[in-house]
Amino acid sequence: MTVSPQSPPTPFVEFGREAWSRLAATTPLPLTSDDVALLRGLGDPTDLTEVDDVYRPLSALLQLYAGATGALHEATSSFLGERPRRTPYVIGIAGSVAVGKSSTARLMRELMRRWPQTPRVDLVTTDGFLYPNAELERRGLLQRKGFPESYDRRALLRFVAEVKGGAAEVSAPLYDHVTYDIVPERRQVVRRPDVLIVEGLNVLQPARITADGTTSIAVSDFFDFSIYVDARRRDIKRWYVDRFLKLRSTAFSEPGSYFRHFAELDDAAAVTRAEQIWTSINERNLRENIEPTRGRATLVVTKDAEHRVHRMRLRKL
Ligand SMILES: Nc1ncnc2c1ncn2[C@@H]1O[C@H](COP(=O)(O)OP(=O)(O)O)[C@@H](O)[C@H]1O
Ligand SMILES: CC(C)(COP(=O)(O)O)[C@@H](O)C(=O)NCCC(=O)O
Repeated sequence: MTVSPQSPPTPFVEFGREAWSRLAATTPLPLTSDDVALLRGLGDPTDLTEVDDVYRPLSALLQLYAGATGALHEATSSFLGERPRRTPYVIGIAGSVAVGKSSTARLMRELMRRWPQTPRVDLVTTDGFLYPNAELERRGLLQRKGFPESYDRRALLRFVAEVKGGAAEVSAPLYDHVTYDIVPERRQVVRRPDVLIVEGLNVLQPARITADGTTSIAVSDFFDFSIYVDARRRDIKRWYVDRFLKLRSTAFSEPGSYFRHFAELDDAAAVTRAEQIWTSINERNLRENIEPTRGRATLVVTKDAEHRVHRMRLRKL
């Protein structure tokens, strides 16, 4: 714990980029040319030096945590006289829209798959638990997509609890960014993975207080580890607008795209539209709901304006 007369006590230890990347020197499993090809093939935008300096030590740290948690779980079962039952190690990844949660989650999945015994790592995004557009409209929430109340929180909680509880097969609904809606006929099936990554804007929301004054349970109660991906708001806004501009020639132009009218916008009009959506929905959600959960994470990863991680804050106590 860092205690000084100037600063309040904190359960976090902080690493600058240099100190963190030095850990890579003592971290096994350096990237091979096959890994490099795999990551490139997946279209991951992360620079490979960044993968090696930042994400590889992070994967090693998680391996340490997952191993120790598994051992504690086994010892506890033995103490209680129960048959030990393997449960997945569950990692939550939170942060703003466009901060790079999906990229971080996909990259961590690939790195964790390289652990000894090649564990099965599944990745679930919480957008599948958004209410369908028709339901959002009925509730007057179409302009609040991504806010906590736009999700079927009970279904998400049940899903994570069942996976963590070791259920043989659990399924999650799927969201389609092209149609901007839930896909009614498809689901993602999760079959007892070794590691489950749950990625979404609101995964670190605390439990709500119910009408009778008792505190319910939150998805984060089932997390073994959580990561908050952080950056300056003005950088995230730029990433959001840049991504929006790129989507004009890809997802927005696809048949059935909810945003097909955006595909025709010229640069200036597209920037204006993206900034409007950013300010009225995503930035508001960031300020009101997402940023306040940052201190609940086990690890806060802070990026500079170029997506380079320059600070890691790890909860040690
Ligand atoms: N490490 C990175 N290096 C470079 N670009 C990145 C990195 N991570 C994300 N991006 C880019 O930033 C944008 C937002 O990332 P994304 O993973 O889609 O965010 P989120 O899932 O939080 O909405 C995308 O355009 C993505 O390509
Ligand atoms: C689908 C999202 C709510 C993200 O969901 P998540 O997987 O983080 O739960 C978000 O990407 C989104 O579409 N927000 C609505 C405003 C917008 O169109 O940017």
